[in-house]
Amino acid sequence: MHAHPDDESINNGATMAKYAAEGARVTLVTCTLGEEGEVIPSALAHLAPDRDDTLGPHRVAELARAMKELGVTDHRFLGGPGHYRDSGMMGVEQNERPGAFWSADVDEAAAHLVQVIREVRPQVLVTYDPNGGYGHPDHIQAHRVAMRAAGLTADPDFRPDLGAPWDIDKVYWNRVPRGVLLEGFGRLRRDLAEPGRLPFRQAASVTDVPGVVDDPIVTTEIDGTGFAAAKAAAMRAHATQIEVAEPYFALSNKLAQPFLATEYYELVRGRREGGIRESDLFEGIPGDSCEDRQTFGERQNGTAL
Ligand SMILES: CC(=O)N[C@H]1[C@@H](O[C@@H]2[C@H](O)[C@H](O)[C@@H](O)[C@H](O)[C@H]2O)O[C@H](CO)[C@@H](O)[C@@H]1O
Ligand SMILES: [Zn+2]
Repeated sequence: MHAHPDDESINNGATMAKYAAEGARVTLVTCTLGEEGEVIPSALAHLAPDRDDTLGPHRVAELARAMKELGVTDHRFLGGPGHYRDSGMMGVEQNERPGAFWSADVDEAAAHLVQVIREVRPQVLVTYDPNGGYGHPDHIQAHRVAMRAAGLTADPDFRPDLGAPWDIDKVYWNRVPRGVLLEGFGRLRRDLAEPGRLPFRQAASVTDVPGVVDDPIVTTEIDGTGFAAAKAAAMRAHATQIEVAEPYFALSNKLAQPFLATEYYELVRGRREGGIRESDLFEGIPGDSCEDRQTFGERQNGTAL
């Protein structure tokens, strides 16, 4: 469950591509069209919300291209395309705009998600932590809706019209271990010191990266090395939002940060074997076999995202 077109590729692009390639069913749900985003390419500046206000439909097309790069074929918008609008960054007046996702009724939004969950019947759900990774209102709301739906979907008395109850085996939050980031930012600062080596001039800070936690909190590490190229291509497909110069990328604020092909998670519901980090989101699921693997994610994320 992701908030905007681009979050899925940034947070879970390699994980999605890996599981899609392995034959797992990957379903991605996005909560908004990203209508309030900034626009990097000057030739597309007219799309902006305070100009033509056509950035939303443009980002729908960016998302479709990104999903092709990841091999994900099932992606949807919560309640249908444009049902919830991008709320803008925390504190802006768009937060209160009618139709903004931030002011949506959580139970109503969760019912839309329950309908998809009961259709897809996923073993795994991935969403954000309670702070939405970095405090963006749509990300916080996506967490709330996903966690609410993860509870409601299994309740036989909840909206039987939305399908038979379905209990999700494992729920994860997107995370990044602080140690990995400190290493990556160290390399980045060295590379930024070399004139002309990167198209970026400044580094973001560790706290700008969504979901940063102390290393022991991370329960699961998905090695997406073999899917780094797919992830980079998917991020490049979101050209209004992201500029990629591997092994780094920057958002419209032009602050560079490490590009991670290994992606990290915190298991918040479900069983984990022992104390070592999992290397598979489906680890420990009874009767799990590749062909019946289904993972579910908010706009985000397909395979399990
Ligand atoms: C990654 C993510 O969640 N992007 C959001 C975010 O975009 C940021 C926002 O425009 C901010 O003002 C910029 O400085 C930053 O570079 C952007 O990444 O918020 C947007 C508005 O809600 C959203 O459309 C975008 O997907
Ligand atoms: Zn976002």
